Amino acid sequence: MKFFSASNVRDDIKKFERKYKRYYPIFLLLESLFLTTNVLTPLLIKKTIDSAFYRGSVEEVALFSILYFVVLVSQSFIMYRLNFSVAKHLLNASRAKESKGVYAKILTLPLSFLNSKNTGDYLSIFMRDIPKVASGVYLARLQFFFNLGFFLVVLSLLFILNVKLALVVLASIVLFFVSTSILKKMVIRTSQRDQEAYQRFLKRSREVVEGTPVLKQFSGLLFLRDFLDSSAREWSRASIIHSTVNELSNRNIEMNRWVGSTIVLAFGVYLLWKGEISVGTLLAFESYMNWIYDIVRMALTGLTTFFSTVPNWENFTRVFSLPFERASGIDLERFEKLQLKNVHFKYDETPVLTGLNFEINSGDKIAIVARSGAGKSTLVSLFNRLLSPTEGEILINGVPIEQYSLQSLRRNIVLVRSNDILFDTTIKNNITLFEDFPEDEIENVLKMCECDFVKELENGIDTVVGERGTRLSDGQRQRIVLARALIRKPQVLILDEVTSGVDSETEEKILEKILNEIETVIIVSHRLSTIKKASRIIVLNDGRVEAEGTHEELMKKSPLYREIVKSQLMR
Ligand SMILES: Nc1ncnc2c1ncn2[C@@H]1O[C@H](COP(=O)(O)OP(=O)(O)OP(=O)(O)O)[C@@H](O)[C@H]1O
Repeated sequence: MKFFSASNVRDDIKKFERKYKRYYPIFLLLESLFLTTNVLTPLLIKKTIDSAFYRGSVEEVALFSILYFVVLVSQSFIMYRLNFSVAKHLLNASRAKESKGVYAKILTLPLSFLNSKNTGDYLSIFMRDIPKVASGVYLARLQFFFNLGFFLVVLSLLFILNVKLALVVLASIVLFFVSTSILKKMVIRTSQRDQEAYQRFLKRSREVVEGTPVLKQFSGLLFLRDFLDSSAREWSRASIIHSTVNELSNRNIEMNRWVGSTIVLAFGVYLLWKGEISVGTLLAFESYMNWIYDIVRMALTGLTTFFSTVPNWENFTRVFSLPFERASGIDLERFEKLQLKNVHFKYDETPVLTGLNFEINSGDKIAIVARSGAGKSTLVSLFNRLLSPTEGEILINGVPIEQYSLQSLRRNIVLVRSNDILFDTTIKNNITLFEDFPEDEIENVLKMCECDFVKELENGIDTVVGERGTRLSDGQRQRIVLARALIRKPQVLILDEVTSGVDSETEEKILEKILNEIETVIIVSHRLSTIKKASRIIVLNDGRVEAEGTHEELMKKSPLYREIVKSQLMR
């Protein structure tokens, strides 16, 4: 059992189980009742038949027949409760709880990690891994151990009834176990491939849904065929192979059952003929035979399900073993100075920033300018630890940035990006993110961001904006995103191309107000009119600061700045 050798995974499973322990007693009680009735039925058959055959007692026959009937009826009721009530309840409870846990963990992952992963990977944890973990790891494992216990009980009973016949049963079960173990390995392997293919399909489906406007524009049929259909075909192939192997494994169970039953019947008739057993014992054995395969099958199904959910389990627990952001630290009360000392940053092995040194002081209005893709967004993400330098140091008020609590850092140094999304809720909720803010403050920031359009919407600030804010235009969305930042009154506001969708005149008005209201402002923009408003402009080239100064100074001393102004900023 390779899986159990990973002690950290074993610990994780234990933790997982501890959370749902309260379901154990009822589950075990119902399962025990069900299995006890199963043990009783063949014995009652034996009693009824032997009473009729060998003792001729009508009362005994009547009593055992009634008992047999009662046991069968209660058995179906218990099974109903077990399947539809307890198990479902357990699955739903664990699914909801684990999804919340995974999301809470995702919130603490460094942005660099989130960027390097696809949203589809996380979606498939919620949609596929968690439900499978809940049913596979929890229920299936319980099912395995429980049925194994009952198998041993029944086997002992068979040995009491007749040792020779019991040995034949045991031999057929060993055969059954060996063939099933071989197939089990194949089930796990094909399940793994099925999962991987499904994940790829999920990622692509999501991109296709999001990219529908692009595909409509460019007649996306070929794209759908090559991009989506190919991964759908791959998934369907992997699924078919997986279910075929699964089916093979089930057929193997059936085949073993018939072979085993026939051998026991033949040998039993021989023993009956020799007078070593009674008719009732033979029938009880045959009845146990049917049932013992069921217990072994359930135990093995539990084991197979458990093993086939190992990939799900690994996906699920991997999230919890990822590095997380250190959140605690000192409070940032008053921002005075941000210093970068030989700061480097790499995405995987690709260097983006290669030794940056500069300072931003309280009261500065800074613009960062560079060619597209030079690392501006990366750089500003370092200022409130959305990313961390791979080398070098960032100090705030002379203290390393890592020593501040994340909450106070991100409350005081707010980064607003052009691609920040709105959620599918009201404008008000998108601004407050469900924190309490007085109505007049909300109105105030809406005014600051020139959001007159909100009044004209059917429900004003209570208008629901649609998924990712699709019911608003780009410029409207960006202004609401900006209002979300401004209502928190940050000491340092970083704007990364935030007003690119807003017309120049409106942008100018918004910027005027922001520059008056917020003490320290850092702007990343391609618009000359915006950049000129900064008191200092930092020009980046090849991951380093090439020049610093006002617009006029840089026009004189920086050829790169002049080139950028010429090529990009003539608007
Ligand atoms: N998550 C990521 N993983 C790997 N590489 C990335 C990632 N994000 C950005 N990059 C790369 O890092 C470089 C800098 O990107 P960044 O977005 O910081 O540049 P930028 O100057 O803001 O660009 P633009 O002006 O076009 O917005 C680019 O070459 C980009 O391809």
